[in-house]
Parts: sequence; C-alpha cells; structure tokens
Amino acid sequence: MRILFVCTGNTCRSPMAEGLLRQMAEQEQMQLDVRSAGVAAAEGIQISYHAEGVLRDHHIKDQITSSPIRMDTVEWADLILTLTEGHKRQVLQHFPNGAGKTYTLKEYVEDDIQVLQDIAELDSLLASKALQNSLGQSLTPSEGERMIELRQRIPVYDISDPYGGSREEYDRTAAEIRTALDKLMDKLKNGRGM
Ligand SMILES: N[C@@H](Cc1ccc(OP(=O)(O)O)cc1)C(=O)O
Repeated sequence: MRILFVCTGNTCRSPMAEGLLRQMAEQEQMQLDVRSAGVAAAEGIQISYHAEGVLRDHHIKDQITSSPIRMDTVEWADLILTLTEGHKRQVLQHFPNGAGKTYTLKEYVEDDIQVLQDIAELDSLLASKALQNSLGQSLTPSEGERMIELRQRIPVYDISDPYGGSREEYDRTAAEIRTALDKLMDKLKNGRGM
C-alpha cells in the first residue's frame, strides 16, 4: 500500500509522519511504501533541524528532502493523509483525482460513525459548492446552513504546526502524530484500511 502524507512546507510535520510510519511498518513487517509532500513546498529543501532531531532520536536516519505535491504523486498514492483539514481541502481543490482517497490523518483513524458521516456529508456539500461555483451558481440557503452546522459539530482534526518553534513543540507534534499512527497501524493490520 502506498501512503502519502501532506502538510504545508514538507519540512516539519509530514516528514516526521513519513519517517515514523516507515519505521513502524518495518518493525511490523508490513509492506507500506510511504512518501510525503507539501501543498506549498519547495523542491529539495532539508527538513527542519528539530524534525530531523526528532527522527534521529527515534533512530530514523532517512534522508528526507521536501517536494511539492504533484499530479503524479497523487496518482501514485493509494491513500493521502493530510496533517490538517486545510491541507485536505487544498489537495482536493487542486487534484480532484485525490477524491475518495484523501483524508486528514486524524479523521482516517476516527471510529465514531456519526463524526465520519458528518465529514462525508460536509465533503459532499463542499464538492457540490465547488461545482455550483464553477457554473456561476451557489448552494441553496439550507445547504449553506447545513454546512455551518456540520462545521460546528465536526471536531478539529488539525495536527499543530511546530514551524519555527522549540524542540519541545516538535516533540509535542511528533507525539500527536505518533498517537494517530499507532491507530493507523491498528486499522491497517486489522484490514480496515481503504
Ligand atoms: N512558513 C513557511 C512555510 C512553511 C510552513 C509550515 C511548515 O511546516 P510543515 O512542513 O509542517 O508544513 C514549513 C514551512 C514559509 O514562509 O515559507
């Protein structure tokens, strides 16, 4: 299975997720091909000093450099896991072929059915809004109200951005990512992925 993590600059959050998940998969002898990219990333930038430190402390020596997300990376992935909802929206806006396989990391490991139904409904309303906009039309007032209601109800699944922060902030973010990756591994091991 091919998993792509997506954040903004691909120098902090998604490289940590990439390195950590690759190590977890190796430890469990699970066949996972893992990459990462950024919605506003430059090509070939070193990952941030503290992100590298976090990986090094986990005995991960992968040489990860930044890449912007591209059509071929989206096509390559079986599953695209974003670090925030904003990243998910940007992926879906620029790469509509990512629909059906793009989730926030925390949403993907959520098992509350009601929340998952709300997210699916919001995704579908946002997709029809984009379509209506392209036709110069808009959603009905009741659809607009429903979107607001869903947004208020759905938990925030964003993983905090440590960019420019201290090593402690990177450790906190890495712990947040790790907790979600533990759940992801369980889900994949139990055959509940995709
Ligand atoms: N703020 C940076 C972009 C940036 C943002 C976030 C960031 O962290 P991450 O790699 O986790 O998205 C990295 C870089 C800039 O001004 O170019």
